[in-house]
Amino acid sequence: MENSEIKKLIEEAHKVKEHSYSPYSHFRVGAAIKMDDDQVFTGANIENVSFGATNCAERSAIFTALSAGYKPKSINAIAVAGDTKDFLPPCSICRQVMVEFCDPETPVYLTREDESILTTSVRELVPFAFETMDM
Ligand SMILES: O=c1ccn([C@H]2C[C@H](O)[C@@H](CO)O2)c(=O)[nH]1
Ligand SMILES: [Zn+2]
Repeated sequence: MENSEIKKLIEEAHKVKEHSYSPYSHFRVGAAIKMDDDQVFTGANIENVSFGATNCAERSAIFTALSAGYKPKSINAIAVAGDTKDFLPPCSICRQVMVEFCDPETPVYLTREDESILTTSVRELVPFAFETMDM
């Protein structure tokens, strides 16, 4: 993806971060995903007093796109934004959800406070993934 496009996607991730519901951790995260028709979906982390019911930003964005009717494997890129000094990596639950709905080569853009970008991929985040074809 072009640099300006990546920056725009990251901007969207920062914007939706403002909608984070995180009264327990006070850790706000936003994610933005770009679909194969250039549509962008966003999601924030939504916590719960029953901590296990919390939904991360990445899953919020992916589930929003799927709920809007997008098919698996129609995600072209994922950007994650927080307020961290170092790059904010997706948790393992979100990584497994990415495996289900993204091609392994899908770029995942991680960001940090100084606005630098680390480009990784679903494959790199989940090597030797458990996939539907393994069942
Ligand atoms: O990549 C990440 C890491 C954490 N969180 C959320 C989950 C929880 O609400 C809070 C603290 O873990 O941050 C995300 O949304 N995405
Ligand atoms: Zn997660």
